Amino acid sequence: MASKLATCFVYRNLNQSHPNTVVRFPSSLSHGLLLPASCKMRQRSLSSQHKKQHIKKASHEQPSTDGDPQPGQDRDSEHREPSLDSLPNAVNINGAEQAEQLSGGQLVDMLGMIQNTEKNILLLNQARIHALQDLEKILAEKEALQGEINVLETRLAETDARIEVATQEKIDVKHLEEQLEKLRSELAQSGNPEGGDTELHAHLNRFLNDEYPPSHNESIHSLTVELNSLREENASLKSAIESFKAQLNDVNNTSERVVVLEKERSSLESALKDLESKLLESQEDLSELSALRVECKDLREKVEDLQVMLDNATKQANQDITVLQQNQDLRRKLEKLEASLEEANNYKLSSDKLQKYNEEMQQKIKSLEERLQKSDEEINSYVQMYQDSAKEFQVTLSDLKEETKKRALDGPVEDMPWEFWSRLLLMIDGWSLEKKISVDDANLLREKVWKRDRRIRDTYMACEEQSENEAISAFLKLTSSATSQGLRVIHIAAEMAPVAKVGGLGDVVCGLGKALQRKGHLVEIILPKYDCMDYDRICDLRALDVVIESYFDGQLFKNKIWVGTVEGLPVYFIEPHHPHKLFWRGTYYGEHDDFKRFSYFSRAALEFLLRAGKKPDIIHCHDWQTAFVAPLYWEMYAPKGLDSARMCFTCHNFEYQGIAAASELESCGLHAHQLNRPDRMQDNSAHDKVNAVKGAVVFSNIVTTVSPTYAQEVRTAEGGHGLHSTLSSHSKKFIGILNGIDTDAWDPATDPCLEVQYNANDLQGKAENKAALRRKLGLSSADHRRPLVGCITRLVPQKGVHLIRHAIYRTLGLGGQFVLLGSSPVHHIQKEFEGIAEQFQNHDQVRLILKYDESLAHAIYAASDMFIIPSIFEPCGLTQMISMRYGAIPIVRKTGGLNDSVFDVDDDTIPPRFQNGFTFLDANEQDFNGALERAFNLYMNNPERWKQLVQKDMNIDFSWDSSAAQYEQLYSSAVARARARNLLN
Ligand SMILES: Nc1ncnc2c1ncn2[C@@H]1O[C@H](COP(=O)(O)OP(=O)(O)O)[C@@H](O)[C@H]1O
Repeated sequence: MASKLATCFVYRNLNQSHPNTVVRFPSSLSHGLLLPASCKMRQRSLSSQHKKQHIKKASHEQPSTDGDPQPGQDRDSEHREPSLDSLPNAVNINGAEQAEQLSGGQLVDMLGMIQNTEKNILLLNQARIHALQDLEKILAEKEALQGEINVLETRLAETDARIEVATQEKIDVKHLEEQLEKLRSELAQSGNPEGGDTELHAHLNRFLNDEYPPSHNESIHSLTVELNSLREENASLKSAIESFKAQLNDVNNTSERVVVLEKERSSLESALKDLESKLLESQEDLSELSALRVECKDLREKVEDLQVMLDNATKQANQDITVLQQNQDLRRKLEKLEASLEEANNYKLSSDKLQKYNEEMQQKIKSLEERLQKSDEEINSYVQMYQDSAKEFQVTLSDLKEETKKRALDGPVEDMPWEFWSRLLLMIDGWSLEKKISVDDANLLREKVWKRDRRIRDTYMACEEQSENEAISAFLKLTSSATSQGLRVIHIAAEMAPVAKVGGLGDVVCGLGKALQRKGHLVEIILPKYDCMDYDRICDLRALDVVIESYFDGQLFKNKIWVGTVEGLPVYFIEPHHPHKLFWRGTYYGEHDDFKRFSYFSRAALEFLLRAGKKPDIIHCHDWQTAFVAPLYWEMYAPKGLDSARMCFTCHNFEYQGIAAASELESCGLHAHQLNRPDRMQDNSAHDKVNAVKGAVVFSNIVTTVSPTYAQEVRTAEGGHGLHSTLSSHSKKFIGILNGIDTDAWDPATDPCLEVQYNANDLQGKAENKAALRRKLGLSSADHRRPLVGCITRLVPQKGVHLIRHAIYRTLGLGGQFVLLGSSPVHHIQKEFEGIAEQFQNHDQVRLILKYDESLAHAIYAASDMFIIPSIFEPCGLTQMISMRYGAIPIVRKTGGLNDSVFDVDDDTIPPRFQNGFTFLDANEQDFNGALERAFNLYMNNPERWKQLVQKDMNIDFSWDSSAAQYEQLYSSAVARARARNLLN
């Protein structure tokens, strides 16, 4: 279109033939003709002059002989007749005459020019024709457009007219409505419309017929109908909205009620959990105390007898005191009577009656005096007796105390319970932190405690009755010399069984700590003070009169330090005074700010060690939550003087690594720009993130994981969760040590959670526990030989949840019973298992209990014949060891620690004495079925061999002793290396 218009513009100018207009031709026609018209004309006149001169000149000069062709010259043109118009003026004036004067060559030139000019004129004519044709086309298009515009204008006029009519109609309707209203009111005034006001009716009819022609009436009617329907629709919409609103309100109310009920339910559950754990604890205490009870029985009986006597005497004394008071009242009355008698005598009453009365009164007074005397004597004898028995009680009590003290002092110092030493240690730490003794004295005293020095024990016994100041000075006398071969080990962890346990980590911290303590090392634990801990399992919990300030997010926060003993180990609990209530969340993990919570705790723990002046040989931290301790120690606290320690880091599961944006590291004071490097803490996959576990691997002197096979697996790309390269480059300090179990806590011969205690030589108790669990869970007891398959686990993908689910159905298919105890932090897995639990809630052979329940776990281990652990990967696993100790044969996938502790009964390559369970290789249903079916076969068809297997498993030593010895070895050589280096320096 634009090119068309441009062409059109050019041609129009061409038609006007303005002398200065640029004449632009279509490219095909423009050869050599793009000249302004004036130029052309000038050129033309110039060329005529030139030609004139040329002609004049030619008359004097010789004609050219070379005859080179001029541009545009054509041989044919020689024969063409030049048109008269196209000839130059000079040539036209007197052609015949001048032609005679022109030479032949000049004529040919002239003719060529004329021909060229003719050609140009032809081309110009052609262009003009084209231009005219285009103009025609444009005009036709213009006409068509005009036609369209006309049509549109007509339509517009019609629409305007219609709008006018409609407006007029609207005005008419309004006018009519007014008239109608007027008529109606007239009609109403006339009183009886049917009564025959004929004139008015006629008027009305006329009006209606004249003013409301039928078409109008119809349109008004249809409008009214439409309006009504719209109104109805509107009303119904309104009512629908109202009802929706009401429903919405109901829904809101219901969800509020659901939230309230949910809260009630969770508070009831936690109360129930508390009660259960208290019950459990009291049961355990009962068994622990039973030995002490026997010893104290005699003492208690004596004390009780004395107490009874004392009670009786007190009761009697109380009664006597009442009688004494009564007697005093009587005496007062008597005195009054005597006074009145005297008065009467004064008045010299002489009547007989009065005399008689007097005599009677005298007698009464006498008998009262006698009674009074008697009761006084009785009371005195009781008081005497009471005083005697109280004296006797005091004597016996002090005798007993003396005897106990003497027995304790005489007994071997090793017999003192761990509880005693830990309490002593915490007392010394308290004095040191409260600045009552110097840090050096505290260290010396601590060493004595840790060596279980007899003198410190005796001093403590001797000072029991004394004031704190006297005790402190007695203790300070002991600080003469002290050396020790044992190590000072401090564990910093997020869990410790049984007070704060989520999984195996808690068991390890407690079990390893106790085993190292037994080996003569000074072991201390630092934990966060969670609100949801089992406080009943902490002995002598108290807050120290000291506040430790630690840095976080650019400021200092106060921390309260609590001390107490757990399973005989001294534990420090750090309670941060932080506005985000870091450990006051009703849960251990899974909070959105876990990275912050635990990096805070790691820093506060080191701050506490520094302020307390501790000089540990080993600081042992566990998992990502306390992995920050290693870089913090070497980057910050060793330079501050807390430099006696070697750092040990144990990773219990490489799946959890504590990964966060590098900037988050700054909160605890570590410098992101220094540590977000490939050889420091930078995550191996995301380079803008830091990895706490990687940091601990890099910054620790010893790095361990919880089984040798897992240590191999995590060094491969498949098993390393991204850290395989880091572990490989630090392989010299990396080792796998198989965990042990706490054989005191997990002992079927003493377990207070069991219905009946039993051991490998008496398996009747195991059968009774099976029957008891069936009763408790409402499972069928019809066939006591039906095998019971147990499973206790966190329900997370790592544990092979698809195989656990499959195992339920396969066990049923094989004729067994299945019990699962577990819960899941993964919402969809929890939901899925809740569905299965519901499906089997009244089933005779299957029960799923989806919660954490320590005592039920004990009961299930004892009741189970088989125990499944189909893990995809398993760093160590404790449940296979616990189940074996309770005589439940493990069926496990060969991975990690399971591969290091369970050996297949049908594997000929394994010496028979080590064969203890059933294993399978691949995490699929077929392989699992194979192992489960082999176990069922043996159980059903060879009960004697099964029994031998149960007895063998129960006798395997899974205690911490050998594992703790390996840790001891690692610690000692790290410390020795450090000392040697210090000597060299
Ligand atoms: N629902 C539960 N109730 C009670 N104890 C449980 C429950 N789930 C797991 N446990 C206990 O937690 C510990 C699991 O340790 P482990 O086998 O190392 O697995 P992980 O540490 O990966 O959870 C065992 O002591 C086991 O008895």
